[in-house]
Amino acid sequence: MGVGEPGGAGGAVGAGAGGGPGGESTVVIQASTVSKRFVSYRNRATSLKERFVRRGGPAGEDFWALRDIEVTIGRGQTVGLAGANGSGKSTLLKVLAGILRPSSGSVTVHGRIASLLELGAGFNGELSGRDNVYLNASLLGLSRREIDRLFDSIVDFAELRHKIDDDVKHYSSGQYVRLGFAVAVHVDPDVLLVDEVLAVGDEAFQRKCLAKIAEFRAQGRTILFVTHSLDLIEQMCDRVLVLESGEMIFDGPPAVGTKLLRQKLGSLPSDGPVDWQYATVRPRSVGFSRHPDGPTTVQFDPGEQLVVSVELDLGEGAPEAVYLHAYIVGQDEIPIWMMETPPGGFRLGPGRHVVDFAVPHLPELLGAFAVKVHVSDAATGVPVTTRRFDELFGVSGTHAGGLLKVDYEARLRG
Ligand SMILES: Nc1ncnc2c1ncn2[C@@H]1O[C@H](COP(=O)(O)OP(=O)(O)OP(=O)(O)O)[C@@H](O)[C@H]1O
Repeated sequence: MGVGEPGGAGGAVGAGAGGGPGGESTVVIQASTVSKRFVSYRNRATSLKERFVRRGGPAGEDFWALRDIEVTIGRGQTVGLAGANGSGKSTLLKVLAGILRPSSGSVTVHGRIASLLELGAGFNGELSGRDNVYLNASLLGLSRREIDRLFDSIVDFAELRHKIDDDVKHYSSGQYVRLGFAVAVHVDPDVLLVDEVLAVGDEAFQRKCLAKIAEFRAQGRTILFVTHSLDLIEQMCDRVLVLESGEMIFDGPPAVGTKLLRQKLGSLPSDGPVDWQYATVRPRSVGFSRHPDGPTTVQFDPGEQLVVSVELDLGEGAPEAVYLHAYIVGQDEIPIWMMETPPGGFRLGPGRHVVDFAVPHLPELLGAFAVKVHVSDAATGVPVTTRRFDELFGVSGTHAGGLLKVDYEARLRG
């Protein structure tokens, strides 16, 4: 076990946001404690008699398709989203695309996002292919003039010139996907979200799509795609997120994540514990105290020292130096302040480490607070993982009608 020493005795108490590697400018998608609940009507009454007997009973059961998803995606990353059928991949993509609202949590996207989600999403079957190109591209933020300029290229990419004036409802599923993909890649997106729709296209079109994705990747755009092809994830992705029953069980290198999923799906023998054990960096726990070696404390007074200790597990393949942001968040996840490691991060080898953030004098503050930790590769700024801990600490400042007590004067002018 090693102890990551923050710079100087006082600890890494940073000021200002996003100053170092891994700062805000590299983040294009940020999902915080995202959950999505559906109402499941599995036991819905099917006959009039049943409906009568069940009258007044629950209308449906809550079903969590996503639970507490924390993910930070950096600019230029190609991320695969994998998991068994029904694990929540499409739901997550729709929430990130803004098509579904999360039941709780928040999603922030920086830049233009183009999505190619399930068949049927985005196109109006009663309109022609031509009208749908205009409709779709304008929804993605293009002006009519821009669409006029791109129109031929979109139609050529889709290879649908002979069908472009037919109603989309008469398209085959492959033709539909061709047009959708052609529009999505022509709107100059910063972020491209692609569901497992490529499988619908024929082999030639799949090759064309994959070449386009590779081109986007080379241009440093961000791509998030759902696929059941674990080989494709290994070939194309920098990172894989694995979902299981709505929870993210892995976020890390493709070779490791796909191995985990193959074990889960039974196509590889399991050789030991799975899940987070495989993640290269896992924020494991957080603790609060008045001194780095002091006992755990949960209640503080203003003016006292607060030490936030973040325990991290690093596996093989973890970045050579890791950079941490620790956000102290209040009610409704409002960030109160942020602390970060010194520029260059900490060099930590495989094993368990503790990073202490020491706040020498707590401000006059009132309430209960939690900690959210982002870890990124200090060399590249690429986000590695994020975790929001449930543990709380309290600060019993004077109640001044708000979170903070500040000095002020009330004066009448004139
Ligand atoms: N609108 C909805 N209402 C109720 N349940 C839903 C809805 N959409 C999805 N679900 C359920 O949420 C769960 C996750 O679905 P989702 O489509 O995200 O899974 P997936 O991982 O993409 O699956 P697949 O690999 O089969 O495409 C499933 O159990 C699904 O039945």
